[in-house]
Amino acid sequence: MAAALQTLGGGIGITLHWIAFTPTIEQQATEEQKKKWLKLAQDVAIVGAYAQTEMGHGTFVRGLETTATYDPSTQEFVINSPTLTSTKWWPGGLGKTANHATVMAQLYTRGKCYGPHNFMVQIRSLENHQPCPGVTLGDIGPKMESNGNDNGFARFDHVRIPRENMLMKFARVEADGTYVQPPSSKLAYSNMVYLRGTFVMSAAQALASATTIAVRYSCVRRQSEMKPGEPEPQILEYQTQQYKLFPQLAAAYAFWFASWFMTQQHGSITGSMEKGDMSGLAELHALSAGLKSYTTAVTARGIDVCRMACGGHGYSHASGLPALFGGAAALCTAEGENTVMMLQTARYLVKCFAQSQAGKRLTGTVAYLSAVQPSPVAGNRNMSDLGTLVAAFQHRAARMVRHAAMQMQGEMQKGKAREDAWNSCSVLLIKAAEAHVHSFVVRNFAETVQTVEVDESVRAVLTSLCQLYSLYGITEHAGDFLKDGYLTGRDIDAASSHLSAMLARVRPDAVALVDAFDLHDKILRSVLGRYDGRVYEHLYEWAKKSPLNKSEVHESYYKYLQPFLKSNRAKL
Ligand SMILES: CCCCCCCCCCCCCCCCCCCCCCCCCCCC(=O)SCCNC(=O)CCNC(=O)[C@H](O)C(C)(C)COP(=O)(O)OP(=O)(O)OC[C@H]1O[C@@H](n2cnc3c(N)ncnc32)[C@H](O)[C@@H]1OP(=O)(O)O
Ligand SMILES: Cc1cc2nc3c(=O)[nH]c(=O)nc-3n(C[C@H](O)[C@H](O)[C@H](O)COP(=O)(O)OP(=O)(O)OC[C@H]3O[C@@H](n4cnc5c(N)ncnc54)[C@H](O)[C@@H]3O)c2cc1C
Repeated sequence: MAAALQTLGGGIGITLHWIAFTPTIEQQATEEQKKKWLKLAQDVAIVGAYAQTEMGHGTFVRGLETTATYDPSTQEFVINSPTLTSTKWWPGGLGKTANHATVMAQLYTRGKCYGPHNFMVQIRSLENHQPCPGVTLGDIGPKMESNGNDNGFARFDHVRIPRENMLMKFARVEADGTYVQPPSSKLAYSNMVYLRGTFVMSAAQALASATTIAVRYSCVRRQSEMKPGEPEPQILEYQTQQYKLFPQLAAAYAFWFASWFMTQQHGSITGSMEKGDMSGLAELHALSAGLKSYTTAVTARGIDVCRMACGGHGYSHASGLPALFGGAAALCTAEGENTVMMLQTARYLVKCFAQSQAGKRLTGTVAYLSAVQPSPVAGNRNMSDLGTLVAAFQHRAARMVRHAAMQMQGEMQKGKAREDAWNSCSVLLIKAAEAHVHSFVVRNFAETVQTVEVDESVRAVLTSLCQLYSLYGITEHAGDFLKDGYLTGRDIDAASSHLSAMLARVRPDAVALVDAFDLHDKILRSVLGRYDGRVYEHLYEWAKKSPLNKSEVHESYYKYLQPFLKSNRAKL
């Protein structure tokens, strides 16, 4: 992802060529079609955009309005934007960079609509980069961040493409217009599942970047007096600074390990799907949607905590933190808006809960739902034991899933339609799904630190980091654990004191833990996070390069300030 994020320079960007357009060809094209387009894309002999979202629809893919109508007389699809809201809107690179796009459109053949499918459309000339006939293109204008990328718009006025430009790995349209069903209608969405999985890695990278900047700066920055008359301490000596930064540092590692699991799961399940076994698709969708939502939301919040922990210089673009925050904020919306994605995970959990109620033994990431005892067994727990902490998170998640599902069943028993019952319980469902993903991240973190092949001294540090992450989650969500008495007030107090001990335990290794991310200054792009720690000299050099400092007296003085001052003085 980091390599893909490189743009070719202001105003044009090929991020989405790498992370969405090319993978769509890999995942949705037939072998014949791959021969035609994949190498061109991999060699950047063509540049592509992934054009799915429209001005009027991003989340609700089945509501997309762009049409692809098959004309058997010419064996072509006619791509059309029938309304203003059907204008493709947001795709990265669509405005000025891409000369091709995979366009998601409602497929019509023989007068019937078969839902959204992907089509390869050339949008600009390979000779002079002018838009192709019938295609209107442009940039959507400045955004919160990532303005190096030309997120664009596209309209299609009855643009004709050959039948062979429909990506036909799963569904097909024969020459006579016959539609051939795919093994699952959701296979057209499989590239979104893949991309959501990569967002977990991007979240880990973004949080790793932010914690590297903030931890290093917190060792350079000295401020205030811990004891009267003593030298100003490094701000990382303050427990409050450790409480801000170390849980984010732990989350970066937790999400990094979760992305390993996601990548492995995606590979194995898509491998089985290639052999026709679709059984893993539902869990893969639920896990990728939930992890994408959870990790990007925690990351965006965590980067802002890091920014605030760096004081005024954190607010400067010199820190690199505002840009990171803007990028991470994008990850919360793009590739499936976070709320909608977490609801997808909730939908899967409710389904699994019903199956376990009917006696089915659950497996995979939801196995704990059938294993966890509904009645809590209170008692003094060893809150520094990873097994105890994992069990607590699984109990919390199982209780919340059960509560949300039973609440929904209750609404339906009162006569509400399923959809209305769903909507009136959706806040509970979201919280239950978040608890589920949180418990997965904790369990996966604990299993990884116990099994990863590292030196025992490194394992000890990673174990402390995992304890810190888990104890922070329990103290931040104490109510969820206290609700049914599974944890007692005494347990929560023990968790808080262990957390304080873990902050002190991690402190000596904090710089080593961020250096381990091995983020070059060129990638970090932060004066505060420089490997050499020479912050102040480079902050001054950075400021001097500000465009405003090109002249001693800025032209705005002569245009606005001078006349304004003069007229005010004249009134004295
Ligand atoms: C830690 C170490 C670090 C080391 C460091 C190394 C280097 C560091 C480098 C540092 C660099 C720093 C990094 C910075 C990062 C920040 C930078 C970011 C920059 C910004 C870039 C942004 C990129 C943008 C890319 C985004 C591209 C896009 O957005 S493309 C468009 C995406 N759009 C969507 O996702 C649409 C979402 N909507 C949908 O998917 C669907 O509409 C829906 C799922 C919501 C609903 O679908 P539908 O209505 O059809 O289904 P529904 O009725 O809900 O359910 C029916 C059943 O179908 C099942 N289902 C649904 N979807 C799927 C699916 N995909 N797969 C399988 N099944 C599915 C569903 O479960 C239902 O099943 P049942 O319950 O069984 O019925
Ligand atoms: C930086 C960036 C890059 C992007 N790149 C691309 C790209 O390359 N290609 C592409 O096709 N798209 C791209 N997108 C578009 C992106 O995929 C959509 O913005 C995203 O899917 C959200 O859809 P939306 O904008 O329609 O939001 P909406 O769905 O309209 O969200 C608005 C609100 O409605 C709520 N909501 C919607 N549906 C429900 C529901 N069922 N239940 C509860 N609440 C609901 C949401 O939670 C949210 O709070 C990009 C977006 C960004 C920000």
